Amino acid sequence: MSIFPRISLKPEVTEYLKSVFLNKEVLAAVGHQEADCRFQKLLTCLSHPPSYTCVRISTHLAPLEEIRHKLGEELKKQQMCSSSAQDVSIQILPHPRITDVLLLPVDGPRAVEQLSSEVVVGAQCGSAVLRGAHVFAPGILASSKYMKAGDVVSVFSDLEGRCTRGMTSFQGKKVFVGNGVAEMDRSSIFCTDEPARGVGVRMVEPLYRSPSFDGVLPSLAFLQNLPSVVVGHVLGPRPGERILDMCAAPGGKTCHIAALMKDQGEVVALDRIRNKIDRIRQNAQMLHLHSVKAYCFNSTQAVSGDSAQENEGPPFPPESFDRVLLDAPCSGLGQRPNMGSTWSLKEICSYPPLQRKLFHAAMRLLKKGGVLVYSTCTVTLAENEEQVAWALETFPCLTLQPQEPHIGAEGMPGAGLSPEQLRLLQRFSPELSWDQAETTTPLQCRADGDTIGFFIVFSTKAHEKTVFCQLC
Ligand SMILES: C[S@@+](CC[C@H](N)C(=O)[O-])C[C@H]1O[C@@H](n2cnc3c(N)ncnc32)[C@H](O)[C@@H]1O
Repeated sequence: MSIFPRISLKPEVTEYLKSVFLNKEVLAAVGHQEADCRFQKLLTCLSHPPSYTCVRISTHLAPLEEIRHKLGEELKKQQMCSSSAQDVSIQILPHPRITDVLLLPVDGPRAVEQLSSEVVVGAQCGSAVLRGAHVFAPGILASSKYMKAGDVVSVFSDLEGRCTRGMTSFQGKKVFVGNGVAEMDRSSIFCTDEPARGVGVRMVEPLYRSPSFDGVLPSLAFLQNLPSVVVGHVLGPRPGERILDMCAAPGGKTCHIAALMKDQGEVVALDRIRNKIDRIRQNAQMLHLHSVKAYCFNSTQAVSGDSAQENEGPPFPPESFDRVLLDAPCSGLGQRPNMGSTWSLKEICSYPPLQRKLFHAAMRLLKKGGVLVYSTCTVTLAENEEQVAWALETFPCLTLQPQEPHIGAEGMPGAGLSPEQLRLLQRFSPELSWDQAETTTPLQCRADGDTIGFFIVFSTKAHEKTVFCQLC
C-alpha cells in the first residue's frame, strides 16, 4: 500500500532515471517487465519513509546493552510526558550483524483525521516530520490568518515547491503528514525582522510515529541511516591511523570513524562550506571524540605541490593518509522520504565532473597500499557504477575489494562492469524489496532492504612495485 504519490520530479529527470533503470544491460539481465516494475517501485518508495529509525550508538563510551537499556528508559520518560501518550511498548532491537546499531520500528502510516486549520511546510521539513521531527518555524510556509499558539493544526508538505512564505492558504499539490499544536502565533512566524526560530508546531499525531531524539542521550545515540553506518565499517579504520574524510559535514561518518579507532590516531575532516565545519566540531565534542580535526577547505585542492611541506592542516603532501573516505557530494536521489525535487537534469548531471576531481585528489593523498572508500546517497549510474568504471581505467593501481559487511545488493549493470566487479560493489536498492504492506517479516530481517538508496565502493591502492600509476 502506498499512501503518498510517487516522488514528484521534473519530467526530464523522470525520463533520465527511467533510461538508467531500464538500460540495455538491465533489460538483458531481468527483462523489460521486471525492470519497469523496479523503476515504478523506486519512485514510490522514495516518497515513503523507511519503516524504522536507525541509531548508531557510542560503543567507544559504553557497551551496547547498557546504551540500549538507557535509551529504553529515556524514551519511556518521553512517552509519559507526551500529551498524546498511548501505552505503546518501545522496541529497541540490535542489528543482527552491525554491532553499533540499534533499530526502532516506526509506527505508520496511522489513521489520523485531518483538521480544518492548516499549516503548509516545505518538502524538506515535511520529510523530517515523517522521520519523527517536530516542525521548526523556518520550515513553515503558510498558515491560516488567525493561527495562535495552542491551536491544533493539520500539517501538509508542499510537493512542488509552489507555496510561498507567508501565504494564508495553499491549494497546490500537498500531502498530509499529521496533526500538531502550534507553539507560535502566525505573527511571530512571519511578521518579525529576525527569522523565527525554534519549534513552530509540536507534532502530536504524526502520520508516522517514531521517537524524537531531540536531546536524548546526545553522547551515546546518534541518528544515522543504516548505509551510512556501513560506510564506516567498510572503511575499517584502526587505532593509530591517519584518516582523511574529504567531504565531511555534518560529520556523522567522521565521528563514526574516530569512534571505530577508539579515538586513537587522527581523523582529518574537510568540507568546503565554512559554517558546516562548526557542526563537525560540535558533533565530535558531543560524542567525546578528540582525534577529529576539522578544516574548511576545497578538497579538490587538498594536495600540496610541495611534497616536503608538512602542515598540520590542508593542503597535505601526496600519500599522507592510510585511508581516505570520499563521501561525495551527489544528486541525493536516494534520500527517503523525498516527496519531490525541483532540480533540473542539468543540476543532477553537474555532479560527476566534481566527483572525478575529488577522486583524483583522493588517489594522490592516499598512501600506497592504503584504502579508499567512495560513497554516494544517490541512485544514478553516472555517479556510481560509471564512476567506478572510469576510476578503474584511469588509475590502474586501484583494485576493488570485497566489502565487510555487505548487506546491500550488488552494483547495477549498465556501466560495462563485469559480474565479478558488480559483486564487489554495494548498492542499497530499496526498490528490490520495498513493500509497505509487508509488516509480518521481523524488522531485523527487513531492515537491510528498507533503506535509503546508497552506493559504496571499497578499493585499495597498489604498492608501487606491483603497478605503476602516473596519475596518483
Ligand atoms: C554527502 S555530504 C557529506 C556528508 C558527511 N560525509 C556525513 O556523513 O555527515 C557532501 C558534503 O560535501 C561537501 N563538499 C562539496 N564540495 C566539496 C569540495 N570541493 N570540498 C570539500 N567538501 C565539499 C558539501 O558541503 C557537503 O557537506
